This record gives sequence, structure tokens and C-alpha cells, in this order.
Amino acid sequence: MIATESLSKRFPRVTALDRLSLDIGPGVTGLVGANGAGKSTMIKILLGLSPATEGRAEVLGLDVSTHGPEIRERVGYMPEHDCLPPDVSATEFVVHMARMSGLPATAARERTADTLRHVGLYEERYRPIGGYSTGMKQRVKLAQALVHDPKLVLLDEPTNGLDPVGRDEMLGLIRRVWTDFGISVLVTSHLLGELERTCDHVVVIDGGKLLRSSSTSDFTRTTTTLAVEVTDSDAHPDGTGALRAALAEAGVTLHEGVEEGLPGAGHILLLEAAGEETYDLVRDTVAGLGLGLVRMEQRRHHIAEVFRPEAAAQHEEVKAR
Ligand SMILES: Nc1ncnc2c1ncn2[C@@H]1O[C@H](COP(=O)(O)OP(=O)(O)OP(=O)(O)O)[C@@H](O)[C@H]1O
Repeated sequence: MIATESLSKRFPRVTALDRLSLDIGPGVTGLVGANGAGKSTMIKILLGLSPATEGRAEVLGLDVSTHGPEIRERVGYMPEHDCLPPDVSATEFVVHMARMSGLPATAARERTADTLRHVGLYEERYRPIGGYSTGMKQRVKLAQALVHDPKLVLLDEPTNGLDPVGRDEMLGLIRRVWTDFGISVLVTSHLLGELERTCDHVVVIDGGKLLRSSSTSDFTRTTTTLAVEVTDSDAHPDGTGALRAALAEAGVTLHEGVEEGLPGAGHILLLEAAGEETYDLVRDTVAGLGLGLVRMEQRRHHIAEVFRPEAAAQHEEVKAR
């Protein structure tokens, strides 16, 4: 779907992309990076809107430096910032965008109705966009990117400004763009956590450099920490210590030390989850020792930890002391 080779973009004061080589296949791919990492720059180059300083990129097999218009015909784009006219309705706007992409009038109206239904805009679609909530505006932006039935959509920070419920709904919609319509997705975010659930593949960039590109399952396997808290019992007055010893014996990788729980609560044991089996093993070990399981939850790593693993290691060390 997308291939780049040593792609660089230098502005007078910053290198926004630094020799980035990527190969992105069909499905949902996340492009993760902190603000300023180079995500929007990458999208503009892929659409043929901004020339690269060095290297090359292909989208759907087309060279971005020579085939920008063809790429933009076949690819949908949802920009990061608000760009919607306030005084027209969603229907009018999306029909207009469909016509701009070359669809005949009837097809444009039909596709608009289907697409707005897909993104969950119903009666509101006839009201002026100016009165919409942020979530509704994001849905209109998504609809206009999908209306001409592209092979691929590039979504720039589609969850920006949404509350947790709106964010989950948007992520569900994005997932269905691929599963229901077979349209591949490249979605950017500065939150790794939200992409873990939505994407098949995740690419992490920092300061324009590629930090990592791997399937989500590989990613989560190595960045997943389980936090486990147990009660003590008469037989095991130090329940956490007893569990630590038993899990170590069973071959589980445990973090050094323990994390303090809330005031009045116990200690929290941190361990690496190798997969579903670890959850079962912890549950069975806790039951076998006769302890009560207070919590077992997956720790979400912060994006900064993935960007700078050595900083994360230090952080873990400090916490463990
Ligand atoms: N036209 C421009 N001229 C000069 N510098 C630019 C230009 N566009 C982007 N940059 C710089 O390039 C770097 C990457 O910017 P980019 O917008 O691609 O980041 P981003 O990952 O999309 O972040 P954000 O989500 O904050 O937009 C930043 O340091 C930015 O200031």
C-alpha cells in the first residue's frame, strides 16, 4: 500500500523526516509519534502535496513525486485541523466532496447517504455543520475521506479533541472501515494505547526517525506489564512475597520490587505478560496459595516509554526502589 525508501524532509531549522524506510501492507496501520514527530509531514508527502528532500515514496504503487493527482483520486484524506464550512449541512458538504472526486450527481448522493450512515450521522446530517459537536465534525471529516470509495485512507489524528467515549466510537468506526469495506487505513496518533486496539500494525517515529515498525501483537507482547494485587492470608502474611516466589518458580518474568498501592491498600506486583497463559497462571497461582485477587490489570505504557526505552527502564527502576 505504502512504501518509502530513505525518505527525508528537511525544513531550514528542522529535519521533519530523517531517512525513513517503511513498507506498509493492507489493513489498519498506526503511525505513532509525539507532537512534532513528523506524522503530518509524512501524510502530506504521501499525498504528493509536499515534495520530499531526499529518498522516494510510493502509494498504491504510484510514485508520489510524479503521480500526486492519481494518488489523491484513489486515496482519502482526513486532515488534522478543522476545515469544515460552518453554514452548509453534512450532506451538502460530503456530496460536494464526492463530486470533486469525480462521482456523477446520483452516485455522489447515494454514496453520501451510505457514508454518513456508516459514520453514525442521521437526522443531523441536514443541519448546518457550524452547530455540530467536535465528535460530529470528526465524523463528517471521516465521511468526506471515504465517500469516493478509495483503496486507502490517511487519517491525521482523528481522535483529537474527543472525550473517551467519542474516542472509542471513532476507533470502532476506523476499524470497520477496513473490516466492512476493505479500505486500508493509515491513522496517526500521539497515543500508542489507542492504536494498540485498532491497528494490525504500528509504526513509531520520533524526531522524524523510525523507532519501530511491527505488528501490534509483537508490540503489545513486549510492552505489556501486568499489575497484580493480592490480599494476605493467615498462611501467607506476606501474600505479595509468596506470590512473587511462586510465579518466579513458574518462570514468569517479574519486575524488581513492588509498586505501592493506594494508601491503606497492599503492594502491587509488576510482571511481564507473555500472553493469555500468564493471566491463567497468575489466577491459578493466587488460588493455589489461598490468597484473594484484588486486581490484575494490563498496564498501559506511555508513548514516551516506547520512544525512549532507556528512560522507561530508569523510570521502572526508580519506582521499584
Ligand atoms: N512548513 C513547515 N516549515 C517549517 N517547519 C515545519 C513545517 N511543517 C512542519 N514543520 C516542522 O517539522 C516537524 C514535524 O512536524 P509535523 O507537523 O509533521 O509533526 P506531527 O508529528 O504531525 O505533529 P503534530 O501532531 O503536532 O502536527 C516539526 O518540528 C514542525 O515544526
